[in-house]
Amino acid sequence: MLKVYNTLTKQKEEFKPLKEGQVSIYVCGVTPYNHPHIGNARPFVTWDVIKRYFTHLGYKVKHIQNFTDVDDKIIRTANQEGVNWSDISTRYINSYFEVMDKLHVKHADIYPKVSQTIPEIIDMISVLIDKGYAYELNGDVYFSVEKFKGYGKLSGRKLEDMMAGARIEVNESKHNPMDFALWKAAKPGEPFWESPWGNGRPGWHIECSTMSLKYLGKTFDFHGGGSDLIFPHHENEIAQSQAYCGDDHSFARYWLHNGFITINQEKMSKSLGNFFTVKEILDKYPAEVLRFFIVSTHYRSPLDFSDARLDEATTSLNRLKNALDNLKELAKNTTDATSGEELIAKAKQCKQNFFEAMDDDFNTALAIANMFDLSKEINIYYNEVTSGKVACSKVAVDTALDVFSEMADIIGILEEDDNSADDGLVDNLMNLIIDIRQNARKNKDWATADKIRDELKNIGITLEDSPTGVRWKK
Ligand SMILES: Nc1ncnc2c1ncn2[C@@H]1O[C@H](COP(=O)(O)OP(=O)(O)OP(=O)(O)O)[C@@H](O)[C@H]1O
Ligand SMILES: [Zn+2]
Repeated sequence: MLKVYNTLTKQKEEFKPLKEGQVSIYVCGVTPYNHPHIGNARPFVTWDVIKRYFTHLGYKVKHIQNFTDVDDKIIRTANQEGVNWSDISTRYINSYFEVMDKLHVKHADIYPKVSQTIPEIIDMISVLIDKGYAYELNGDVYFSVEKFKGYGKLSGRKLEDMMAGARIEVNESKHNPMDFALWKAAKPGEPFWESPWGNGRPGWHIECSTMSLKYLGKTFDFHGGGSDLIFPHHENEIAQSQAYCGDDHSFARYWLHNGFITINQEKMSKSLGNFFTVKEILDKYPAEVLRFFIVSTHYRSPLDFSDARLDEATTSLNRLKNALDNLKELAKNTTDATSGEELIAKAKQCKQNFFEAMDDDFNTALAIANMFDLSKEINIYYNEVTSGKVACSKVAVDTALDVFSEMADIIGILEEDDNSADDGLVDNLMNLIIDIRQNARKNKDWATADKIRDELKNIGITLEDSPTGVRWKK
């Protein structure tokens, strides 16, 4: 039974899909005014694993993720650079895809943008005004939080407490200080669209209500994002969508929020300036290491970032890679021997534990622990076979390889690098180089042998002796 922690009910619940065999997901996407930092990457890597898991279980997944491509921060950046707002959003949307592709994050089905959803947003706001949930004020339109009786149910806040703590702006004539903008009248130099309330642009929250309704309907399964979005963004989305639909049960059924990536225990954020972009990190570490670092911790727990943690992730990932390499090597010379009973039993046990961990609110940390457990047994078997103690069993190797690869596929690690989509060219060249070096060694030409090893090391390739010959690793 798959259980998920629902922020709305503040407990783990059994997941029951709205439509059998299907899962619908809406994840709040980025505001593209800067290169994504590694905190921004966390929700998308998290949802990538969740999607992979559902797909693996046989569900048909529909995933919508927006781009807030019209926004104060984008407009400000555009003005600073003296370019159009859309140049900024296009540049950083491209940057988003570039780094998420490197992290092997599979694409959503649709990426709606605010600038392409204006008519639907205007329609939704009009209905909210007609129903008495929203009002116009000098070209702005506000949502009246007092009119929506469930306001605060996601974040667990009470409206009175929020009002007591609200900062009241000078000249503020909103009905309630907590009322939030659905539409903002155009200021000079800002992009705008025509509307019944004059020229302007949408507020932030309305886009997600409109887009989820457009692509997933009134009710769908999952809504996700970082936990900073619980209030006000997701609280406001609920108010808008349920007021619009007139139904308490409409909108997202399960709310999942990832914890923060922190630096020295403080949230990594653009506004605090304590961030590393994914690009910067990928200059120093392989993308797979960053992905592994993110998924090694359960998505709801905080995750403190440091170079030391990335170094640990590198070592751990290498252990898994090594086990997989060992298995692949064994797979080249199998027999119908019946050895490896322990390996088969371990593979089956680890698979069961892995799925139980994933069923428990996608506990990737525990799931991955089973990959390490299986690795140990793989290495034991590898040593037994290569030392000639037992003959290599095809059944044992195939079973372990299937289970190990299945787990790796769900977590999204140990995948072939993009540059290995070269029909084995790199492998063939490496075998040639290793051969030349072996010959040099045979001829006691140590200078050439060492030069080859050192130069390879300079480009990040290490050579390792194994009982069946020399192996290379990136
Ligand atoms: N440090 C973090 N750890 C985990 N998730 C984060 C972190 N910072 C932002 N997110 C999430 O990244 C996603 C993209 O957010 P967005 O592009 O709006 O970033 P942002 O909120 O502008 O970033 P910042 O908080 O740095 O200003 C959101 O789901 C947000 O909750
Ligand atoms: Zn949103």
